[in-house]
Amino acid sequence: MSTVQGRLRIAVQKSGRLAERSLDLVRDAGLRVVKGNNDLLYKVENYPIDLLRVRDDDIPTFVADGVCDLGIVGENVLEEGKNANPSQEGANASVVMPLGFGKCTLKLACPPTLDYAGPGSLEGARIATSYPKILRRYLEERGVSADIVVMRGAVEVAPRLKLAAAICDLVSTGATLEANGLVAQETVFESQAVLIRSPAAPEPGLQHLLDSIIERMAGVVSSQGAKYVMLNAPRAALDEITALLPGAGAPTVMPLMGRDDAVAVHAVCQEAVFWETLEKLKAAGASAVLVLPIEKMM
Ligand SMILES: Nc1ncnc2c1ncn2[C@@H]1O[C@H](COP(=O)(O)OP(=O)(O)OP(=O)(O)O)[C@@H](O)[C@H]1O
Ligand SMILES: O=P(O)(O)OC[C@H]1O[C@H](OP(=O)(O)OP(=O)(O)O)[C@H](O)[C@@H]1O
Ligand SMILES: [Mg+2]
Repeated sequence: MSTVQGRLRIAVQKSGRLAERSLDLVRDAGLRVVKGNNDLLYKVENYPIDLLRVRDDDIPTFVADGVCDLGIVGENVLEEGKNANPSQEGANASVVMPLGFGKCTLKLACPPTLDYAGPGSLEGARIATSYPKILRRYLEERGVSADIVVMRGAVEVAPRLKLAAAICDLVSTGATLEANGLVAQETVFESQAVLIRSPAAPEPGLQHLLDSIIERMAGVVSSQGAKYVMLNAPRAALDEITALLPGAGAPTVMPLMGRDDAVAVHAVCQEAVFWETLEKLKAAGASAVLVLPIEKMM
């Protein structure tokens, strides 16, 4: 049984990089979250759902074991926690979909003084990381044997303290590497937050709710960055203008009252609409261009 007392459970990071965006996603999917006295468990008032707020490292296990039906976690943490042999050690949680936030890259980095010419340069070296499994696999695949030192945090200081010759840690802007005088050398793993689900079935009667929450979250994710674009276009430039609309399917084209030479074009653009695109649309003859946010999409 995956839940007690007929409720679904969703595991989210309690505090940290993913906490706020995870809660936003849950709310955008229509769940009204109530922060009660219990810091570990937030209740959803309009559905039989609880949010379990935990350390991100624990999320894959909670979901794999059926303690939670769904979870939101970084792919890096999921990958690091995976059972190498799930048939013997219990099934892993499975990825439902990427969520488009928490994007970062696990990178190998070293001080510029290390004469780096590919992963082979790390043969026999000490490498500090919080992701020993992912790193070991990466090195093994390249036939490199190195000494992996596991650090929970502040991995970037290891070379300065002479604890390690290189590090393997998460990078997004690169500011932390730069501040520590390190140079990124290799991409080991690309990550973002993902929705994961349990291999165990939910409590009887809750499958439909589970499916509906997943579908709503998919709607929220796919509408992120999507825009509704309305503009007027000269008929002669219609093909050129519709080709400029990013990620738009077949747009709606409507007549304009009293104008035979121009039409109104409405389109859902699945990709971000940048100022550069608007400038190109204008240059192609578009006028009265409006870009509107899309709240929900299914
Ligand atoms: N610089 C970053 N930019 C974007 N996403 C990041 C960055 N650093 C980490 N992440 C993503 O956010 C997740 C959570 O990062 P955070 O630093 O909050 O983890 P933590 O310190 O292990 O938290 P916890 O207390 O829950 O164990 C990471 O596993 C990764 O997927
Ligand atoms: O490339 P940057 O934008 O500088 O980001 C990279 C840093 O972000 C993460 O740590 P975080 O700030 O989440 O703190 P933590 O080490 O305490 O988890 C990661 O471990 C790096 O240290
Ligand atoms: Mg953690």
